[in-house]
Amino acid sequence: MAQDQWGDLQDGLCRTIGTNNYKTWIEPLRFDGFEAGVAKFKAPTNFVGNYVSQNYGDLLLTRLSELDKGVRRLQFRVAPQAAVSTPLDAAPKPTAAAAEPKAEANSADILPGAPLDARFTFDNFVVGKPNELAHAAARRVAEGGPVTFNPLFLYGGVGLGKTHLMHAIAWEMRARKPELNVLYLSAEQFMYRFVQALRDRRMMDFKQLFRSVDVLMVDDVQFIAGKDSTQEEFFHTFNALVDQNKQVIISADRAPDEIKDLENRIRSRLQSGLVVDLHPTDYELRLGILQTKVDAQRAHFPGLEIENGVLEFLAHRISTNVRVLEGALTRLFAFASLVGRRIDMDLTYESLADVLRASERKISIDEIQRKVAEHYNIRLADMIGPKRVRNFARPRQVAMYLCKQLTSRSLPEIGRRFGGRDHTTVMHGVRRIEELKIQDGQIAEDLELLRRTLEA
Ligand SMILES: Nc1ncnc2c1ncn2[C@@H]1O[C@H](COP(=O)(O)OP(=O)(O)OP(=O)(O)O)[C@@H](O)[C@H]1O
Repeated sequence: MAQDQWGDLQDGLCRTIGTNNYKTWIEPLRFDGFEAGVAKFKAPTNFVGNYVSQNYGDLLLTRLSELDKGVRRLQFRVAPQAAVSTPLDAAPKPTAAAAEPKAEANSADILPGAPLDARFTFDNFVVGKPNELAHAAARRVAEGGPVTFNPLFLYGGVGLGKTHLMHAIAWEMRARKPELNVLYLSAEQFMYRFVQALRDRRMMDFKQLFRSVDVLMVDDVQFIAGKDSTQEEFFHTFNALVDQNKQVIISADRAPDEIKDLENRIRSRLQSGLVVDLHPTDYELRLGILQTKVDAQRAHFPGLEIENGVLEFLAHRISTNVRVLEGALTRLFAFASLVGRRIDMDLTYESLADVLRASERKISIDEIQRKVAEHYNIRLADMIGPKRVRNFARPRQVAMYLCKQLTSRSLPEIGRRFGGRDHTTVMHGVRRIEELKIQDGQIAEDLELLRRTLEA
């Protein structure tokens, strides 16, 4: 019976999404009937299940609710024989999650949400001082227990691991309690679904769907700031779930009170649970992350050697975000395997020149002048001023030399910043220090110390 109805429904779907999409995604599914509000399907691969869930989930739910009013969610189980034809060549490139699904994904009920990245688990998350609190809170929530922190609000700068932690929570919850409906999506997807529901006059379905989840996870919530009706709907969804003691987990790139154009009542609701932040990484954490990622790279490039000091160098130099750090490592391995060399400092400089340049800290002329004046214990005004006595002239030349070495400023520009001196004076000063560096151990030492303090 259900099969016949599904057959009728398929024609409509085909008209709505077009024959190509239909043949690629819907036709390979086998409908397995309804059970306690769940419409069950067999999909030839996990990827097809995920893709349909993500892209056609709402549409399917809407249509299926015409057959069974009580249907609240979809479930896709993998049954390879379900494949009538699986023209995956025509499919978009699968995400890592879809390509290497965790075992749990096969049996988990899938609400239309974003797919989870299989690499973003707690096991792969390196814990250090800057993220230990956020990690501990995430773990506690993922363990399930009584809902204590609601919502859990995680925030941190770009590429510091918010999404990784969110996915890790979702994986862990799905593994511990497969019967839970854990819905993970970005705030942008929330808005998209909301707008689509408005357009299709399906707001009741939308509300019902979001209120039926056990755990709602919304990534990058700052996205809805300034989008009034989406905020409003988010607020109601949020309240309905928290009131039912359902766990809500939110992430953002900044703290609730720093998100502009967010309604005050939402802001205060977001602050009402536990707010934890991921601090910028420190050297030790970066090194730990690199060591873990090296192990993963070795699996792809067996036999590649990495010389001592390379990881330390990268952890020192690339302090912006972990994604950049990871990208650098991937590039290094790929490059080494292509040219058949071991990974040493030469190869690192060659293959990562652009990344290293971009991550160079911009040192300013002002900073150099201040540090040098401090070092030689003279007043800044004297170093820049006209006096030519040795006590001032030498530090001045040292500062000029460092400006030439550590900034990209031209000689005339440096001259201007040293009390309007001519570029030839700067050139002379720089040359003098180059000579002294070889002859005078004290100057060499001063230069090294200053360079290190300035680059720290
Ligand atoms: N502590 C960590 N251990 C292991 N990997 C990490 C850690 N922190 C970040 N990463 C990795 O860095 C990359 C970026 O992390 P993620 O996407 O979670 O950042 P984000 O904070 O969500 O950034 P965005 O603000 O751009 O969304 C991911 O590949 C993630 O696995």
